[in-house]
Amino acid sequence: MSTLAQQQCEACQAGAPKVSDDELKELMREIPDWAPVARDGVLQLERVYKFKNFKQAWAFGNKVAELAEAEFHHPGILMEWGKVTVTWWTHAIGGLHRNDFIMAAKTDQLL
Ligand SMILES: C[C@H](O)[C@H](O)[C@H]1CNC2=NC(N)=NC(=O)C2=N1
Repeated sequence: MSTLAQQQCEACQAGAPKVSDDELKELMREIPDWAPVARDGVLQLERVYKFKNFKQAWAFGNKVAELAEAEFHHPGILMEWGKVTVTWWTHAIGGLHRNDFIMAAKTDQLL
């Protein structure tokens, strides 16, 4: 079985299944530095990456943006001095799809 980071996102549209509670637990084991957070009832994956300054944070944020465009699956990216907060969820289903875990794992590989 390939790791999450080696997998590709599948085309996802409204009506696609959200991950179940059991799948969530299983998938979270592969991305231990991420946390599931609920915002306005929408479950998301979030990680804060720390950097020495804004320039390094900015460069990482840009890499995440390029990854998102390449996979056509887009996160929230908050760039601050020394920090980048990345948040993955699937807008079309208002929650977490397997794609979000794949993208979180791919994000970690950008470091
Ligand atoms: C039209 C729609 O926005 C696109 O199909 C894509 C773009 N990127 C996306 N990114 C995320 N995270 N969720 C989506 O549902 C999504 N949809």
